[in-house]
Amino acid sequence: MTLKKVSYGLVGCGMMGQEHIRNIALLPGAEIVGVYDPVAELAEYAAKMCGGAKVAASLAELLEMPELDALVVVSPNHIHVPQFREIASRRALPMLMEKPLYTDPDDAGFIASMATDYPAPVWVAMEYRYMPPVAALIEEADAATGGIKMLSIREHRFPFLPKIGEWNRFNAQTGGTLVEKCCHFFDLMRLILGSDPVRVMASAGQAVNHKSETIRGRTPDIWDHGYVLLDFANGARAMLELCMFAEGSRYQEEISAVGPDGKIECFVPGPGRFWSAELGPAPTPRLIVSPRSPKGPIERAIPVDPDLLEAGDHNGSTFYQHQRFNAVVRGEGAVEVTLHDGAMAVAIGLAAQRSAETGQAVPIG
Ligand SMILES: NC(=O)C1=CN([C@@H]2O[C@H](COP(=O)(O)OP(=O)(O)OC[C@H]3O[C@@H](n4cnc5c(N)ncnc54)[C@H](OP(=O)(O)O)[C@@H]3O)[C@@H](O)[C@H]2O)C=CC1
Ligand SMILES: O=C1CO[C@H](CO)[C@@H](O)[C@@H]1O
Repeated sequence: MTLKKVSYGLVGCGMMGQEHIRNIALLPGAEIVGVYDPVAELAEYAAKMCGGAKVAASLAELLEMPELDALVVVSPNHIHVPQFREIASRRALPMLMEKPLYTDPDDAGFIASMATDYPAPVWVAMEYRYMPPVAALIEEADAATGGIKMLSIREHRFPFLPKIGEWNRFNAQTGGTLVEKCCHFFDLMRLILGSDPVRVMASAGQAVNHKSETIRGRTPDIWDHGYVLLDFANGARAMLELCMFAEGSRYQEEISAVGPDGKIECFVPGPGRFWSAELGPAPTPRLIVSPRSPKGPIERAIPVDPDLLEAGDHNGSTFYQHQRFNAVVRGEGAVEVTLHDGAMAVAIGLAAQRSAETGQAVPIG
């Protein structure tokens, strides 16, 4: 029996919106039937990518399309909450909402209210959980470590990319780098440790990137590097190291977890399109398990399906996220990255921003 396709409306047709289009196209039970973006040419282009979706002139017009089963919201960060409010008041469809869920601390209450009052499933798009090497580390971490005591995530990557309107150059629009970029890693820490942080300390700032740019008369204030230390309720300690002027690195993310029995690490390459062809094939993700006794690290390659690599910048994870969200819309699965998860990742990022600004440790909760 052929299942009816889930019909999506796409809000925001920029870089990540197009990654969603390519990944939804790989799912047999899915099609994008309507798109909206304030830049009409971008919306037209995206509609063609979708094989002839309708272009709506506004979010309100998109929400009037009777055939919609679900929404994918991929607008810039500071637009997520206003659009969430409009969607909740007009037509509360199942929704995959891009990270970060909110950027202004004053909106935390609205998001908490939606967790109880929004009548349809909402999945927050923090897909790093589904990168195959990260998923393997999550799966094997307890057995390899005997219970994680120390967790470290390092991201060494390329600077923020240019955007139409350069919305990503200012903290006020992104929530700050430790929210915008690092919500993914705070989400991973909570998931891997099965615990929430109680205290956050950070040192971060803008050292290298975007300093010579002028946008609407202002120099960007977005941070490009930092360290964040976190104490978790279960006694584990975690650390994040972010550097956004390190695109020469072989691997973009390196995660290590250590416990009384041993260590597990994973090494995750950045987007293949940024790997120089002169260097040969892009690196393959790796997982290394290093027991204390008997000693002897065991290393495995964790390759990612080439078609999924082609479809995005995130090691296939956007596809796996859509597979699961599609099942939720069909009533065949549960939301795995909830509004509470999305809100916690932002709250930790905002606390880290505050800690770096004030030089003080910031309690959570
Ligand atoms: N999960 C992940 O790994 C990733 C998530 N993202 C997230 O995706 C979102 C979009 O980022 P990205 O695609 O890189 O940004 P882009 O700037 O490339 O795309 C955003 C698009 O949204 C449009 N837009 C602006 N205002 C609205 C509105 N009111 N309604 C609908 N669309 C609007 C923009 O148009 P205009 O030019 O007019 O502003 C632009 O075309 C962000 O929240 C970002 O954090 C991004 C990359 C990876
Ligand atoms: O969340 C994100 C993850 O990856 C992107 C680049 O590939 C980021 O810049 C983005 O904001």
